[in-house]
Amino acid sequence: MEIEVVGSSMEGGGGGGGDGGGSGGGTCLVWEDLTVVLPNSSNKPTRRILNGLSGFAQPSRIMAIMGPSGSGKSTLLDSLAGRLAGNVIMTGNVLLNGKKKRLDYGAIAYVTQEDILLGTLTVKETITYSAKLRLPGDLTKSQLNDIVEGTIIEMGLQDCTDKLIGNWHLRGISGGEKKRLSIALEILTKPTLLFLDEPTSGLDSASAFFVVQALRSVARDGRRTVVSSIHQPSSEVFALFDDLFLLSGGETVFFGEAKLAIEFFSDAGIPCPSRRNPSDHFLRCINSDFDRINATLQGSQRQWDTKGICDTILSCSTTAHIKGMLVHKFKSSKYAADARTRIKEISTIKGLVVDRMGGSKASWWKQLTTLTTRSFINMCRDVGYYWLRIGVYIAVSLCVGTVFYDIGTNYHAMLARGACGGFISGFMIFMSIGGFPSFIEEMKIFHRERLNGHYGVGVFILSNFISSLPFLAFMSFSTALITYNMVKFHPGFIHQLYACLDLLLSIAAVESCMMVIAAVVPNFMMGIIIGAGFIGVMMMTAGFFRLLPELPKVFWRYPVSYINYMSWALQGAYKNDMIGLEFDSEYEGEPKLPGEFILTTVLGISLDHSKWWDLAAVGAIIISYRLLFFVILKLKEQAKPVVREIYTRRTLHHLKKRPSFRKTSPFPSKRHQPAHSLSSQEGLNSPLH
Ligand SMILES: Nc1ncnc2c1ncn2[C@@H]1O[C@H](COP(=O)(O)OP(=O)(O)OP(=O)(O)O)[C@@H](O)[C@H]1O
Repeated sequence: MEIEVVGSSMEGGGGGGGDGGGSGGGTCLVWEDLTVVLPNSSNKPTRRILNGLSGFAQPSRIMAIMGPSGSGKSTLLDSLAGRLAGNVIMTGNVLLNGKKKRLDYGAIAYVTQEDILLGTLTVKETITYSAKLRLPGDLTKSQLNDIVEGTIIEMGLQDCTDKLIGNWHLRGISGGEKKRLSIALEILTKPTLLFLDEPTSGLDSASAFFVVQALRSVARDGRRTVVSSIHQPSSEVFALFDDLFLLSGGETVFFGEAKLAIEFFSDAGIPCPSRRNPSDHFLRCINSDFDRINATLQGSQRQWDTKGICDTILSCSTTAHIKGMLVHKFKSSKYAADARTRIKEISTIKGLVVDRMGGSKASWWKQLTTLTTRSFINMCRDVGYYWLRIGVYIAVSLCVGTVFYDIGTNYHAMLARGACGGFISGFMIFMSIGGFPSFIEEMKIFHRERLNGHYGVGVFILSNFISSLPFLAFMSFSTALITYNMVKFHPGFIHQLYACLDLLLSIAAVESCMMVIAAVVPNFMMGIIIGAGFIGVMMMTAGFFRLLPELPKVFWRYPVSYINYMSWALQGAYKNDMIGLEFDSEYEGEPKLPGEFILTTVLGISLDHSKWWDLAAVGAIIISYRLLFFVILKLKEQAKPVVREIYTRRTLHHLKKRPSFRKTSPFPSKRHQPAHSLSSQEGLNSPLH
């Protein structure tokens, strides 16, 4: 068995173009003996999610991958697009125009089931930014506009061009429009191969028809190869598909021209009733869930009495039996033979070239400016990203200002100043966690666009930093100026500026830290919990709750307090306020206490270095976090294919030792197995010890 592990080398956003080449400008996709296995620990059965599937997709045609829920539609699509999850292994070949090709970042246009879009942008803005990110930079404004307008018309989005997409607080476009927009974004660069995962899910029949009709036009007009999984299409929608790959339990029930499926079912003795939707009929025949439901209904005596009425194979046999029979019949059918011949032809065509099909042709600078603008507009329009926090920051600053108003320099003011500084550095910075959900939304967009090769990791990180800077500056400067002037900390412009910069860098450090957390945790709930825990630890070791020299030396003092941005920020803030001031002694008549003395004796702060070094340390920590974020994202991309390859080889080596690990292809080769072997019959959940 040949192993093809898809998804590998990274070339940030570069690459090529729309023509694809081959087959007169189109792309032929072939998959042979595709098997996807979910290996389990040795004492549990191994699951074959897909079992030796073979097929092909051709230019100007649209193929439906159909089957009951859990039959493996998405898995097949992901296998073809090189997007399989890390815990499964895939064997078999995926060929593009007769050549094995790694479908890495940017190689494939893939529309996922979930519409991942920036809700704060309008339809036209979304398409325009996407066009600027990916189309060549030398296009004139009017050329770019023509492409955008053309895509809007192609996907029938004229009516909602200037409507916002919508999010939690903005009413937006409909589900069907969102889906068409997601497709529009992928066809902008005219990819020759387009994958879609259930593009009609959640849509009414009219919207579903519109979407599939648009896809059909995309395939026809641009000689594009369109492969789409679909759940249960209406008869009108079903009629729009040229080819059909019918799956059940990970096995091929039918593959060929969609209209021939009716003939196949008829030949197999289960003809589709004349007034019935063919796709409903096919799915009724192969959906084993009906067996379970019937058994339950019979058990609870809620089923109508059908004893004696056994006039069709459907009413007399179990679905599992019918499915097994269809799988078996298909293997020896003329449809399978035709498919084998065609696969052979396509696989041996010589001289076809396949370029990268997705990716970006825009320059790095163009990508940076476009992403920065888009991100800035999103931050401006998303109330939850910064505005809400800015409001809360100002309100809390006023509270701090009134509680610690005109704090003075008497003996008790020393500790109050320390407490006030500690609160500002601690609580105010802690509130930065509030922007995490919005950032996670932006990360989702990044992942989608990155997988489709729109731009690189570095551009994303830099653009996010630049676009957030004005908000961070506004937030920290307003907070610092309000508290500074109400509390009346150390007077002077430089002191005020330092306080503003200190808070700005501290908040930027927390944001950068949250980015790192977002890169490693799978969802925002976990991110917030982990982030809150992390910031809590940073607060604890910042030198306010426990003085720095008193922290346990091993671990907490060295290294934690040294890599803690809050400890440097707090030291800087205390120095900024106290150095140069004099405080009253506890008893009248005693000499005044210099701020330096209080810093070293009461607050445990060393005066070995200036406050500016403290600020520089926070800056260095921010840069380290951003670099770490970059490294994690890059590592995840680079290491994944390597880990997958090693995992696949090791697991296969292990599985091959198991006597019952058999492979059964619907297009039997020399290694053909009997159709009713254990694995072929039981399909998806077949135990393969
Ligand atoms: N990475 C994975 N880990 C564990 N199980 C998986 C994985 N991928 C797929 N499966 C399982 O394989 C089966 C097929 O999943 P898949 O998502 O391909 O089905 P589907 O036909 O697309 O279903 P639906 O129509 O409900 O989306 C399911 O039982 C699913 O739980």
